[in-house]
Amino acid sequence: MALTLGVDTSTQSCKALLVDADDGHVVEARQVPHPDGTEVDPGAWLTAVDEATAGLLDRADAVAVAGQQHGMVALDADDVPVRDALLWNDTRSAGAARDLVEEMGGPQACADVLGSVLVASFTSSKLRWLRDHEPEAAARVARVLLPHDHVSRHLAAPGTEPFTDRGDASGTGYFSTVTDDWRPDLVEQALGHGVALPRVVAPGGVAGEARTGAVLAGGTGDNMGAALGMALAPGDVLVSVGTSGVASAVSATRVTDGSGVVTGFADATGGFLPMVTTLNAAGILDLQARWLGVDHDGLAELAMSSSPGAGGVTLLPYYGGERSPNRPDAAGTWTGLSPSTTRADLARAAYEALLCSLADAVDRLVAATGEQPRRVLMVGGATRSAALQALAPAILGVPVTLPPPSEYVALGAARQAAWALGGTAEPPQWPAAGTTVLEAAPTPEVREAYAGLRDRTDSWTHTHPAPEGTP
Ligand SMILES: Nc1ncnc2c1ncn2[C@@H]1O[C@H](COP(=O)(O)OP(=O)(O)O)[C@@H](O)[C@H]1O
Ligand SMILES: O=C(CO)[C@@H](O)[C@H](O)COP(=O)(O)O
Repeated sequence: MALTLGVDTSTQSCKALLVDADDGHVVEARQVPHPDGTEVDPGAWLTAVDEATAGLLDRADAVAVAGQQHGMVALDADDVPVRDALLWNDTRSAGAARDLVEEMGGPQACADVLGSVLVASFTSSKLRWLRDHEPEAAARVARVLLPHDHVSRHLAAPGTEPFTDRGDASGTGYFSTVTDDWRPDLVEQALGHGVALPRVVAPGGVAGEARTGAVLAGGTGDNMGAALGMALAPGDVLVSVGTSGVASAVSATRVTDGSGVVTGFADATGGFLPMVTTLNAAGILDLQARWLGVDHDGLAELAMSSSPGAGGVTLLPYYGGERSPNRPDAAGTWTGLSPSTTRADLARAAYEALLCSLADAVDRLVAATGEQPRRVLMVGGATRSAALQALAPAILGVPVTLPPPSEYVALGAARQAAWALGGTAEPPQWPAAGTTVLEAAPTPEVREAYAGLRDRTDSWTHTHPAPEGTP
């Protein structure tokens, strides 16, 4: 039996799955936490991956790493980080993103080249921020990697040149989805000087050897990994509820949304992965549970004892600033609080806010791609919540397909590794796991209250106007 190892170096933790390459059956699973925060010493990810893969890497015939997108790992000439990595959810680079978009000729011109309009999350925005705010560190940058590139390189045989794939590369802001290649001029424009960029491994290709001699695949961004792990097909919309909230779909054609809401990333198979991403997702529930002094099960119980509309309480959950809509300086806003508000209402409002924000993401994705979803699937850490499962179909207004609990990003990485190991034209077909379909009567009034608050506090996107007819 050949075994492949899939790693997800994600925002909150490193997950590793050792998988049977023939059928995708999970043999062993591990998870090691990452440090909190939106800037992190990238060395912490290497310590975590060593712990997560100890005793698994030596058993694997092939390995691949998927990881949180966009993070800036800026290395000097000795390959030492010039500063902590700035992560996808760090909004200090919002002004830098606006400057770069303007220099590229505006939002649509930017999307036409990159597939996406730059926002704070993108690597190039972070490089521009570094140039403007930490010029001494910026001057020392000789190489820029993404989180998954940095972790892949750590697992590689000594001397392996850094590598990446088109999926994760398409979230940097200096990779063109037109030419499917780097635009070194754009990294130079952002940082003020040129840098070494990792080679781009083709979909299904072999990047080299791991330090154990196993086949090493190119890896990819976590959302591209989830699409592979779920074997996402045309007509599927995947909603992921992790640190970020994501609505994504596979597409054979490039998406170039000049409103900036839908990012037209490349995927890990040679196609595209249009996506809408929110900065605030599972963390909304973490914070609410902390405030109410309960654990996640307690929060779910409280929420289910309130009623739709949370007794008139509405939350706009943009605690960490927001990306969809693009409000990097926003904060959370509560309305409708009264002497009759209960703890149950507060818990309910948090779930409703999270799901309304995800419903907005799905709507915007559907509006931009023009494709009505055949199925909406839901994955990510917060889907373990019984309340999220119960309320999702009511607020999204459609049945929601729930796959069995697993780490689908790491599974996607394992599938990519099996693909590289097999040397086939297409990824291996693994039997689909049984799913549960969640259904509930729609509660459109909850979304109306949320939309009212969202639109009262600002327009949908204040830098890039929304296309007509979208919410
Ligand atoms: N039962 C639960 N209810 C709500 N949230 C949960 C539950 N279990 C885990 N989570 C949350 O899921 C999040 C982690 O999800 P995950 O998809 O692993 O994130 P990431 O990939 O971004 O690191 C954490 O914020 C965690 O608190
Ligand atoms: O920025 C994006 C996508 O553009 C995020 O989706 C990151 O890729 C982080 O993902 P999670 O850690 O939430 O899985």
